[in-house]
Amino acid sequence: MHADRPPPMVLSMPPTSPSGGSFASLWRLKTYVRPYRWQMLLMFAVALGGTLVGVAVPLLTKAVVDGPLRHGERGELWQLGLYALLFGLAEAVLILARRLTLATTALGIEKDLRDQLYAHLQRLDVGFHDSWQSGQLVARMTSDISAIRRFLGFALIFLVVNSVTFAVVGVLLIVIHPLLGGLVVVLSLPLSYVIFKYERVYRRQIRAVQDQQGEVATDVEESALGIRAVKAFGRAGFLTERYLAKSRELRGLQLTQIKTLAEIWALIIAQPQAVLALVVLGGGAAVADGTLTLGTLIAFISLYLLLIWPIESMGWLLAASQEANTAAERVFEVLDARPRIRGSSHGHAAGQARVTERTRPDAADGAGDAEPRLVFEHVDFSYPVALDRSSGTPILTDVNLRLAAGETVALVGPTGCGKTTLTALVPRLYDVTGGRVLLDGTDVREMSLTGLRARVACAFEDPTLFSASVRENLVLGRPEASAAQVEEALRIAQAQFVHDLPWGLDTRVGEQGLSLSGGQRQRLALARAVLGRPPVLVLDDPLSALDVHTEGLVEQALRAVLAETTGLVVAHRASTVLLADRVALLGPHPSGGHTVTALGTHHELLTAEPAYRDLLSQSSDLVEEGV
Ligand SMILES: Nc1ncnc2c1ncn2[C@@H]1O[C@H](COP(=O)(O)OP(=O)(O)OP(=O)(O)O)[C@@H](O)[C@H]1O
Repeated sequence: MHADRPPPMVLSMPPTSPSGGSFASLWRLKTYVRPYRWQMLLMFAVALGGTLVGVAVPLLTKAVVDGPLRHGERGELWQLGLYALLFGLAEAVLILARRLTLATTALGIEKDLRDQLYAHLQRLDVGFHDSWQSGQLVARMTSDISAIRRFLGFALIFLVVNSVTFAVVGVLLIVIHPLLGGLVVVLSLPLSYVIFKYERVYRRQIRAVQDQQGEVATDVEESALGIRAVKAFGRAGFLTERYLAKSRELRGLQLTQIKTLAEIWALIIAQPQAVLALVVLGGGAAVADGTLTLGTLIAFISLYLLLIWPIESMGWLLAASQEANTAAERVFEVLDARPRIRGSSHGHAAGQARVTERTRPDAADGAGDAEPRLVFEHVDFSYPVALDRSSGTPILTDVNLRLAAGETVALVGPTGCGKTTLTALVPRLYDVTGGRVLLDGTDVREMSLTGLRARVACAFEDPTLFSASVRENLVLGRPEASAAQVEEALRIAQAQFVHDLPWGLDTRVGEQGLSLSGGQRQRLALARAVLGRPPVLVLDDPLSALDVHTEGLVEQALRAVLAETTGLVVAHRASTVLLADRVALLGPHPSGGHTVTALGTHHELLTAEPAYRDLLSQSSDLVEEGV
C-alpha cells in the first residue's frame, strides 16, 4: 500500500493475500460443477475426440506420402483422400458440439455461483457489510465470477485436452522416431520448470490487480452515490485526484502483471520454434542419409506442429487459470463468512423462555409491574471493529430499560451516544455483546428472525428507497398488506402525495426512478414502518425532515398509532419527545460507553435533570412549558 494513499473508508478490510495451494480455490468449485458433471464430461469427450481426429491427419499424410505417392498407386490415394475428408468433417462437427455444450454449462455454473453469492450477501449481517467495501463485493459478484466462467468454459477444457495431446503426440513422436521424439520431450522439460516458477509470481500479481479493481469500483460507486455532496462541497477535484491515484496504481499493477505474462509468452513461443528448427535440420539430414523416409519426416513435423498451439496457449491457459483461482479465492472469502446473526432453529414466537422474577431488571427501570413488552437487560454493546475480532470500544454499557405494551419511550442523548445503536439491537441488526434484549419475555436471539422482524418495524434516520414502485417500497416488510392498510399507512405518515405522482403508487422511485425530497422519502419510510400496525415500532428521529405544518399532522396521526403499539423513538427534537410517554436520557457510563442515566416523563426530566434541559435548550418553548 502506498504511504500517500488515503485510509480505507471501512473499519476493516477483508483478507487480501492469497491463501491455500496454487489451485486450491479452483478445486473448491467442484460443488458447483457437480450438477453439470455430465455436460462437462460430454465437453471433454467431444474436445478429446476433436484432438484425436486432428492427430490422425498427419498419420494419414504419412500413409499417403510413403504409400500411393511413392509407388504411384492411384486407387489407394482416393481411399486415403476420402478418409482425410471424413476426418476433417468429423473435427468440424465435434468443435461445433463442444462450443454449444460449453456455452450452456459454463453459463449455468456462473449463474448458480452468482445467485448463491447474492443470497449469501443477503444472509450476512449488517456488521459484515459495515466492514466490507461495497465495490469489493460488486467486483466479486461481477468480474471475479466471469473469470471463473471463462476458466470453466474454456481454459479447463483446453488444459485437459492439451495435456492429452502432449501425451498422445509425445508417445507417437517417440514411436515414429525415438531419437528425434526423445529430443523433443527432453527439451520441453526446462520450459515446464520455468513456467512453474513464473506461475507463483504471477499469482501474487493477479491477486493485487483484482483487489485494486475492487478499490477502484468502490471509488466509482461512492462518487456516483454521493454526487450531490461531491458537487455541493466542490470536492469533485479531490475525489478525481483520489480516483486517479487508485487508477494509476491499478495500471501499474496491471503493467507488472502484463510484463510477467509477456516474459512467459516469449519463452513459450520461442521454445517450440527452436525445437522445430532442430527437428527440420536433424530430420532433413536423416532423410538425406536415407535413415528416415520422407513420409515419416512429414508426419513427424506435422505431428509436432500439432503441439505448437497447445504449447503456445499454455501461457494464456495458465494465466486464465491463475486469474480464476484468485477470483475463486475472493468469492470464497465472502461465501465462507458466516452470518453472526442467526434466528433460533426452534423459531418459537414470544412466550417461551420467559424471564424469571430473579432475572428481571429492576422495576425502577420502568413499566411498573405489568408484563413488559420490550426489555433491555444489562445490555452492553460494542461494534466489531474487524471481521476476526469480536469487540472494540464500548458504545453501550449496562443499559436497563423496560417498555410496557403500548408504551412509547423516547431516547434522548448527545450526538454519538448510541441512540441509533440501541434501537438496532431490537430487530437484531446487531447482537448485544452483553446482557439481553427481551421481547414479550423471550430473548430476541431465541426467536426466529422472520418472526422477530414481523413483530418489529423500523424507520431509519436515512430512509432507503429501492429502485422499485412506491407500492413495492411500501409493502417491503409486509407483502401481504391490503390496499386499505397501505392507504391507512400513507395517511398516518401524511404521504398521500404519492397519489399525485405521475403513475401514482406505480411510480418508480429510488436510484433509477423519480427523485423524492428528503421529507417525502422520510414519510414513505414512516408509512412503510407503520404498515400493518406492528406490535413494536422503532423510529429513528421520524419527524426530522418535515416542515412544521406536515410535522404537526404526522405527529397527530403517529400519536394515535403509538397509543396502540410499543414504541422506541430516537428523538433529537423536542416535538418528537412529546410523542413518548417517558424519556430515557443516555449519558456516559463510569466504565466507558453510554447508559440510561435518567428515566421519567418529559416534565420530570426537565425539572430534575440539568443535562436533559441543556440538550433540549434549543427548543426553548418546551423547556419553558415544562418548567
Ligand atoms: N457501523 C458502525 N461501526 C462502528 N461504529 C459505529 C457504527 N455505527 C455507529 N458507530 C459508532 O457508534 C457510536 C454511536 O453511534 P449512534 O449512531 O448509535 O449514535 P447516535 O446517538 O444515534 O448519534 P446521532 O444522535 O448523531 O444520530 C458513534 O461513536 C459511532 O461512531
